[in-house]
Amino acid sequence: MQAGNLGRSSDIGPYAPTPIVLHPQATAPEDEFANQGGAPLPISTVRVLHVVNGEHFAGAERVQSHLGRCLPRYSVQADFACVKPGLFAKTLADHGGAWGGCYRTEMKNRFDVRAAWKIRQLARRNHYDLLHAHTPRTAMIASLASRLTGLPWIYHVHSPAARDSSKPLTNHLNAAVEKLSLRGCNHLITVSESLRLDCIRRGCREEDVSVVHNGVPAICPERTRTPMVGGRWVLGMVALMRPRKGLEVALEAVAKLRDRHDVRLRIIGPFETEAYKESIEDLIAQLQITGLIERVGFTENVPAELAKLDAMVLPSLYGEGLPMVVLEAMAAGLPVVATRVEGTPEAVTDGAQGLLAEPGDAESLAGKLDELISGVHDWQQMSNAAIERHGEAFSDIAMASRTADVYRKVLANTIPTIR
Ligand SMILES: CC(=O)N[C@H]1[C@@H](OP(=O)(O)OP(=O)(O)OC[C@H]2O[C@@H](n3ccc(=O)[nH]c3=O)[C@H](O)[C@@H]2O)O[C@H](CO)[C@@H](O)[C@@H]1O
Ligand SMILES: O=P([O-])([O-])O[C@@H]1[C@@H](O)[C@H](O)[C@@H](O)[C@H](O)[C@@H]1O
Repeated sequence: MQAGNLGRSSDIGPYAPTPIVLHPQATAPEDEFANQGGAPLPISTVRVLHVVNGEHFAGAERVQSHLGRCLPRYSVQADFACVKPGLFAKTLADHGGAWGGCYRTEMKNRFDVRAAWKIRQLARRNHYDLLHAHTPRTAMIASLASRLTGLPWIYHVHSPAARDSSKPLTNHLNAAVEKLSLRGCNHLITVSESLRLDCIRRGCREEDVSVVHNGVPAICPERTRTPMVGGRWVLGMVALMRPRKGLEVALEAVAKLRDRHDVRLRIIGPFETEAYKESIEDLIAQLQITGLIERVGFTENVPAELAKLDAMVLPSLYGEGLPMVVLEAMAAGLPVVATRVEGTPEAVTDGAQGLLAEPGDAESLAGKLDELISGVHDWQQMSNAAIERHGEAFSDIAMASRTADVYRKVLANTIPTIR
C-alpha cells in the first residue's frame, strides 16, 4: 500500500547535507555527547522519521512539533509518519512542512502491522537514517520497521505505559506491547528522571536510557495586571481533559476556597470524551460553583490564555512524564500549583516556582492555593523564579540539542545493515 502524504511530497529525495555547526546557540546545554574538541565541527544532516500516533495535539505532540521545528539547527531533519492521523497530522500539514513532512501510515486497528511496511517504503524512498517512536503502539510499528529496514530506532518515553490511563486493560496491554517491542530498540529517551528510573526498574540497562527533559519556547506574553491579596484570582487548568488530569480535584478545591476568596477557574482545553465532559458538568452543578467556572475549550494560542491567569493549576493524579503545560506556564512567568506526580517535581520546587500538593487530595490543593492567594508567598518572586528555571533547564532549544546528540550517539554505535 502506498503511503499518503500531507505536508510534503513523498517523492522528495535526500536533503542536501547543509553543513552547520553543532550547538550554535549560546543557550545550548553542555552535554555528555557533545563534541569535546575546540572549534565546533561541521556535521552532515541526519534524517529521522518519527513514528507517532497523531490523533490529538497534546503533550507528546507538542514535544514532537518542537523537535521538528528546532532539530534543523542541529543538522537533523525530522519528518512524521502518523499511524492515527488526526489533529496533529492536520496541524503539521497546515504548517506546510515547516515542522517536518507528514505521512499518513494509518493503522486500521491496534495490531494492524501493515503500517510497518508503509514505513519501510518511506524509509527507502526518502533515505532516513533512523526511526523514533513515541507510544507503545508506535514502538511496535517502529520495531517491526527497524527489522524490515535495518535502521536503528529510538523510543521516547512520555509517560509510564502501565499507569497512563484510567483503563486498566489498556494500560496492561500497552505495557506488554511496549516491553516486547523494546527488545530491539537502540536507545530510550525519557522526558524525566523519574521515568528513567522507572525504565531501569523495569529492566533497561542504564547505558541504554538518556533523560532529555521536555522543553518549550520562551514565550512570555505581556500581562495587564498582577494579582493582589484580597482581589480576584483567576486560576486556569490547561490540558486535554481526561480523568488522570484530576479536574475533579481542582473543582472541589475551588468549592472549598469560595467562601474565603474571590476565585475563578478557567478550564482550557478539549475533553477526551463527551461522557467525561458530562460527568464534569454534573460535578460543577453538584458543587454549586457554576458561576465560578469558565469553559474555554481547545485553544491554539495557549500563551494568550496563560496571560489571563494568575496561577496555572495541574492536579494530575498519576501517569505524568513531565507535563508541557507546567513548562509553558513557567516560561510565561506563571506560578504553577501542581501535584507531586512523576516528573513534575523535577521542574517545580514547592515554594520556589510554584507549589506542590498531594495528588487526589482536594484539601491539600485548596491549602496550597490558599497559601498563594493569601500572600504567604510573593507572587512576583515566584513568577520570576519560574521564568528563570524555564530558561536554565527547559527550553525547546536544549531539548532539540540533546535529542540530536542522542541520535548521533546511536548512529555512531550502529553498524548499518541495508535491507
Ligand atoms: C498520555 C500521555 O502520553 N501523556 C504525556 C503527554 O502529555 P499530556 O498530553 O498528558 O499533557 P501536557 O501537559 O504535557 O501537554 C498538553 C499540551 O496540549 C496543549 N494544549 C492544551 C489545551 C489547549 O486548549 N490547547 C493546547 O494546545 C498544551 O499547550 C500542551 O502543550 O506528553 C507529556 C510530555 O512528554 C507527558 O508529560 C505526559 O505524560
Ligand atoms: O496508541 P493508543 O494506545 O491507542 O493510545 C494513545 C496512548 O498510548 C498515548 O499515551 C496517548 O498519548 C494517546 O493520546 C493515545 O491515547
